[in-house]
Amino acid sequence: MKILSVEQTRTLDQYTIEHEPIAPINLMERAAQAFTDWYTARFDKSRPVRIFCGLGNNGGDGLAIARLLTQLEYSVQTYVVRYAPRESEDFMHNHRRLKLISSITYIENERDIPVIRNREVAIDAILGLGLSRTTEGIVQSVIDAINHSPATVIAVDIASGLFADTANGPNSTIIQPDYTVTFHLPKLAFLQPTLGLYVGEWHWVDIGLSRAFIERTPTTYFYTTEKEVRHLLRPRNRFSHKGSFGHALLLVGSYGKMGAGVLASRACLRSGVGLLTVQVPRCGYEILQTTVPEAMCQPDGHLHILSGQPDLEAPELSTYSAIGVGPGIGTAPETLAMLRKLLSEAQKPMVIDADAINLIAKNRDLIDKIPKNSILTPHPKEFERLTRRWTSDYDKLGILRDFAQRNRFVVVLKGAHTAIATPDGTTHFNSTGNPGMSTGGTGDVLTGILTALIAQGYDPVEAAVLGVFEHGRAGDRAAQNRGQIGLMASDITDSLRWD
Ligand SMILES: NC(=O)C1=CN([C@@H]2O[C@H](COP(=O)(O)OP(=O)(O)OC[C@H]3O[C@@H](n4cnc5c(N)ncnc54)[C@H](OP(=O)(O)O)[C@@H]3O)[C@@H](O)[C@H]2O)[C@@H](O)CC1
Ligand SMILES: Nc1ncnc2c1ncn2[C@@H]1O[C@H](COP(=O)(O)OP(=O)(O)O)[C@@H](O)[C@H]1O
Ligand SMILES: [K+]
Repeated sequence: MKILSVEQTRTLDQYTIEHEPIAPINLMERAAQAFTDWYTARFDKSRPVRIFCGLGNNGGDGLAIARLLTQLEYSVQTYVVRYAPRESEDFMHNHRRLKLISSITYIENERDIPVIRNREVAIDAILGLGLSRTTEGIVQSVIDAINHSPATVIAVDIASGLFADTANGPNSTIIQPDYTVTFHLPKLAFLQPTLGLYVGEWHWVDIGLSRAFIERTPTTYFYTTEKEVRHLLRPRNRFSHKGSFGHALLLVGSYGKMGAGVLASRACLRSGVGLLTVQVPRCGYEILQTTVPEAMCQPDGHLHILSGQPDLEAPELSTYSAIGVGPGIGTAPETLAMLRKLLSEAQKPMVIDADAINLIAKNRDLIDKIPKNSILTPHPKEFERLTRRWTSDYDKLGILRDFAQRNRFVVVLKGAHTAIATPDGTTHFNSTGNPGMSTGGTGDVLTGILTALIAQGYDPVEAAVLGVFEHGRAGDRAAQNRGQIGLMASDITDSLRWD
């Protein structure tokens, strides 16, 4: 699914109005109806509703929602925050219609702000996509009052005061909703870690905006949906054999961190690889052979770390259709030497994670040795070591895009809504996963998954989008079984289902 800019969203509304065609007031009615349907499916009439409206079209939505809920016999009190002398045309239309069936309270100064109580619902329709400057004055006071109230808060389209795709200034006053119900496609702000407080749980409701326009509008930001991912997955041929699905090599583990290697190996096998060889320090040989009997094991000559001096005669690197390196390997000088040699000799895109990334961050000449189109899977701290500290989520997205494009890597920046930046300058945000996955080893599982997909011949960008999505989906299944708190990394592997 595409993520459009505010400007493009405005043009999308306009295009829909002209080409469907539909009168603007009817499009607003559709938006209000979609919100109302969402609301009535979740909240019953026992909870009093206070709707706070601004003077633009977001306020117009709020007035229409007030009318629809009143007609459904919800207990509704409507407020208009009078921060300016002018109102939008569609606001005025809905104002007239609401006036016929209900009273409206005007908020011009702080004395007019009502006390919002527990069990009430506050609907925020003060400002939407038309936000053009930081909130101040009475708007700020109303937002503060809503934020300090014990009510459940629901933002219409976007939280008032939150810019949809640019950074807010420091100390901005922004609604902190429990839910955001949005009409357009997801907004970039909804996917950024530091803005979660201003989004809450977000839901997209379809108001029939022009699909033709969306299809031909260029963007560099995408939100991965299940439908798109289903197209990527390749079905298995009935006459296939283990040679059809590649031979992966994982270089993982060190003394005290063999678990990372086991997690990556098991996830690799659960993700369809034909054959798997795992290179581990000698101390990991029995551990791996016992816990992952499906894998072949290639012990390193060193007892505790990977040194690149194999204990047994090792096959040529070209034997392997994919190589994954990093989980649990540590940063010893011998391991650095091993990584340097590996990167110099590897000819195909690799999967590079964890301590392999940390070693590269400290030895920057290695960046040029990484095969083009390799997948790097840093978490934010690793990515910062690799690049620089950022000033906002949007600054971080810029650094991510430039780093991936300049070096021709696929960079998987992990977290909630993992961002995958590609060599062609696009960024894909993931839609699956949950906070139960914030636990040691879940990243190692991802490395195993991605290595398996590359081994099976998936293009690295497809592998990253598909693998990250399925990793998150397995995490969601695991959370259903165990609850988020009880989830641990191996549950994700056990919950993988590739159909
Ligand atoms: N278009 C459509 O067909 C559809 C639109 N829909 C709905 O419309 C919403 C967008 O509506 P909108 O463009 O009227 O913008 P909105 O945010 O309501 O207010 C703009 C006004 O606020 C003012 N203002 C700005 N910043 C301010 C501040 N900090 N403090 C105080 N004032 C501030 C700004 O002033 P100006 O910048 O012009 O000086 C202007 O007067 C969208 O989010 C969705 O909910 C849906 O119905 C679907 C169909
Ligand atoms: N709140 C969250 N929502 C969704 N996914 C999450 C969340 N927290 C963590 N994850 C996922 O869990 C994984 C954590 O990886 P990482 O930080 O490398 O862990 P480790 O190094 O312990 O293996 C990533 O894939 C990340 O996207
Ligand atoms: K709003």
